[in-house]
Amino acid sequence: MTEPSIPRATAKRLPIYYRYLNFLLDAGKTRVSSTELSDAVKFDAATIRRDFSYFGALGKRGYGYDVESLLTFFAKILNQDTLTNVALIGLGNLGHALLNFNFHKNSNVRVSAVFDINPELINTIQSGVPVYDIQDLVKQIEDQRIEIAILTVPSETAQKTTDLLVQAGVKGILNFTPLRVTVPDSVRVQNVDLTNELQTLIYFIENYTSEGENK
Ligand SMILES: NC(=O)c1ccc[n+]([C@@H]2O[C@H](COP(=O)([O-])OP(=O)(O)OC[C@H]3O[C@@H](n4cnc5c(N)ncnc54)[C@H](O)[C@@H]3O)[C@@H](O)[C@H]2O)c1
Repeated sequence: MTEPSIPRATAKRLPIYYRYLNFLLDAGKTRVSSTELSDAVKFDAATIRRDFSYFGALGKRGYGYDVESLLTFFAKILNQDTLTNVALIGLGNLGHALLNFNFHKNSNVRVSAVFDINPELINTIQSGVPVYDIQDLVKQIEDQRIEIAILTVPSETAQKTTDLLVQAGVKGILNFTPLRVTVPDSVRVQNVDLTNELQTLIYFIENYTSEGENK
């Protein structure tokens, strides 16, 4: 978990920094400047320096940032040392694509349980992960101590499924359905909408030539 005092926008950039720093480490680089980082991750250098300043003075003038200590530091904040098991609810087109996507490459996340209503899928192993009957969701999630779920069911069943997840005690839901589900304050929902993302991209391309610069 990140410290509550870190701005949300900064917290969202952390995994991007983390991925790139891992790449640098693999490439044998020991230090990096905010300008180099800026070129790679496409946030301006001032934003990067400000983000890093939330965690104390990590960089040295004329030297930049030490890649390994940054990584150790971010790994701790991002909880990269512990493996997070995630449940996937709804193994249709999108569910299959996400399951086949290799989360654990350079990451601490893996889908460890899948739930569906389709009798042809229930009690099978898909991409190495067991598929359970949705009716067993509460028990399985409690037994396996899963705290995060990815929701890829049809929107008509999204709220009903969310209620089950809340009952099972999950703390976070990555919601791919178009429905804005209702949850208690103790549960965090992150909505993912590829159409929105694409429209935002188109908007920026049409309205800005480069970052911060109007046409
Ligand atoms: N966010 C995005 O960008 C994005 C992109 C594509 C699809 N979607 C949304 O993702 C969801 C899934 O899309 P899809 O194309 O994979 O649909 P799909 O019909 O291929 O798959 C849905 C799966 O959910 C299962 N299911 C149905 N009711 C269930 C229940 N009560 N409990 C558990 N499983 C249940 C079905 O058996 C099926 O396997 C939809 O809500 C869709 O609108 C979002």
